[in-house]
Amino acid sequence: MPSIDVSDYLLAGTTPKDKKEKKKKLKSETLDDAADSPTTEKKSKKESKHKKRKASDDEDRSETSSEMGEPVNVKPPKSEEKSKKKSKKAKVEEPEEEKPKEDPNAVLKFRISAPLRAKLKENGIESLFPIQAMTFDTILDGLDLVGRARTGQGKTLAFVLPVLESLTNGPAKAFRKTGYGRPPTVIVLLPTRELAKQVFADFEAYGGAVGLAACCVYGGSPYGAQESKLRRGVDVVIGTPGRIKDHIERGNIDLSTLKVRILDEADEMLRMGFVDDVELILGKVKDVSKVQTLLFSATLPSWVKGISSRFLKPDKKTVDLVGNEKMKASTNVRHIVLPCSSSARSQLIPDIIRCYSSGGRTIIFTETKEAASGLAEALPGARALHGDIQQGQREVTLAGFRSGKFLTLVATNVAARGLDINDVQLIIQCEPPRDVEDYIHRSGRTGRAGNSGVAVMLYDPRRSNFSKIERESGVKFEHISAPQPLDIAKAVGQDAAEMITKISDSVIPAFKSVAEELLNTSGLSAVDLLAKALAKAAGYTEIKKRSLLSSMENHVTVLLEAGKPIYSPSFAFGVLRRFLPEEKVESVKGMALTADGNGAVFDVAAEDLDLFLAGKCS
Ligand SMILES: Nc1ncnc2c1ncn2[C@@H]1O[C@H](COP(=O)(O)OP(=O)(O)OP(=O)(O)O)[C@@H](O)[C@H]1O
Repeated sequence: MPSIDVSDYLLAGTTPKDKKEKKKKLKSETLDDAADSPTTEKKSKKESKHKKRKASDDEDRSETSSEMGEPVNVKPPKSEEKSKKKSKKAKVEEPEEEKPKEDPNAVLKFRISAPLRAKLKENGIESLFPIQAMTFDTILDGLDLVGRARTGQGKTLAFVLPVLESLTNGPAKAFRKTGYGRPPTVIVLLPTRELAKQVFADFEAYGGAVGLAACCVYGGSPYGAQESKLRRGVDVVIGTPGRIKDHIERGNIDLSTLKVRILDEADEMLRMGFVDDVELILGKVKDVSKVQTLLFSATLPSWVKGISSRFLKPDKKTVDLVGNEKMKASTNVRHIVLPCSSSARSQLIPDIIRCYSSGGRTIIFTETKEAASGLAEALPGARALHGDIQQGQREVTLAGFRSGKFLTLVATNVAARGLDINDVQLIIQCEPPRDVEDYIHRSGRTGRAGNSGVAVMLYDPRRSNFSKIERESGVKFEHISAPQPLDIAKAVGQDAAEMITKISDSVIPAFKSVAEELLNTSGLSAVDLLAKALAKAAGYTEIKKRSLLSSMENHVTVLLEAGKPIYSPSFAFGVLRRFLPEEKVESVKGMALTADGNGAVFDVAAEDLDLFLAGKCS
């Protein structure tokens, strides 16, 4: 970082340092900064892209908490107990070393019937994730349960599988109505429409395999189709609280024979102000002792724990795979923070995507709907998703993102919870969110089901503060400076060079004469001309500098060294006014004091740098 030593101004009688020396300093520090930038990571990320880490790696370090009820006794599933007894015999017959390693969570070890097993196999699932394995028996046996595991650890199937088993072979079977017009036996409440649709898809796929019907109801879509499906009769209703309440009030949903109720992302639902709707829906059940209630989330703030005791029975079980562990966010995600002023966001984000998305999908979170729309317009190929967009369009957008029609989604918190989208490699949060829960859920849209991912949070060094998020989430953020366009260009230049070597020789005759003409007339060497051609092929027509402080293009971060305390930014501005014209002082951006209080950092336009470095000598 270039620096201006103004101690001479503050300590009378000292001589100004040599101007050239500062320029040298500027050069070397710019290079050092560039070395910090993450271009090399592109490769290593690509290499590790498909490497899966076992979810159990994380869960091994987890604990079962008794904060919210009696902790579940982590015993092997019932069928496994039997198989253990059997395996004693097998031990005698087989030498130890030849025995294949047993997977304690293999699907076969649980009371999962053949059609569901086949469906799981079809979806590539041979083994249950820890939260699924640890809650399966409790749920299938009909007990109330609070389940918590980090994002992307399979909480949905943790309730879908045992509940379906309970309806077809377990305790809920006896109470389940059958035939046309049957009322639902299971109700699932979720905070967002997108999430309701996603959970419905699981109930439909797995429930369909065992002959059960599910229906999804949410706001923003017509009542008609939902009503006729409900009237025909369903076993499971999945939806958002507002629309479910409406259907109850219209007489379309009868909860008199309800056996299981599930609150997914319970804290968000209650935080969003659905608490009255949720209470009304849950209150429709006359004899709560006969109903099983399940509550799941990756985050369970203490106030939710309080409310949960109103909905769940006193003998509820709790399986908490996060517990008192410091790290509450996904451990499969690389958590990064990067300084960036709001005006530099749209310039910087494409480079962050180039560096960290490994060619996969990116979700960008903004705090407001307007910011989401604005950013989606500014970023090529991006689409917006937020609550002011019509439901039909929301569905089209999400389907397009899921299917890979476009790779960048700019969203508000509507996409923060639960959404499970394949190959989301990168999450960008435009500023630190207000609540730690938001950070955990947003960053958890990547690094799912054992895959790895990157979450970058931008912050304005003058305005935003992420220490609360860091403290409460337990995340130790990696601090990086903005990727420099020069480094990114070098990396993509390699790709362009590789691309060119693969081009067929058949193109040469067509372009040779114009190439020769260019070489003879341009005044540039063959290497320089080729470099320009490569730049164009890689999409570059110029390369700008980016400041470290606010990530602004064509700006440079400067350090003002006073040699004694600078008490406030206005003091620093006062120092600058002593040797710079007013309009240049006004153009300074992001003035902030250094940690030791003896200096200040700020951004200046690259073209003014010499003026700033020279100004004090004039
Ligand atoms: N046993 C399993 N084996 C392999 N993949 C699984 C298994 N269980 C779930 N998955 C996959 O893991 C992904 C994440 O699951 P899910 O969406 O249920 O996570 P979650 O814990 O609810 O996350 P969030 O807290 O973000 O809502 C899904 O793609 C799901 O299909």
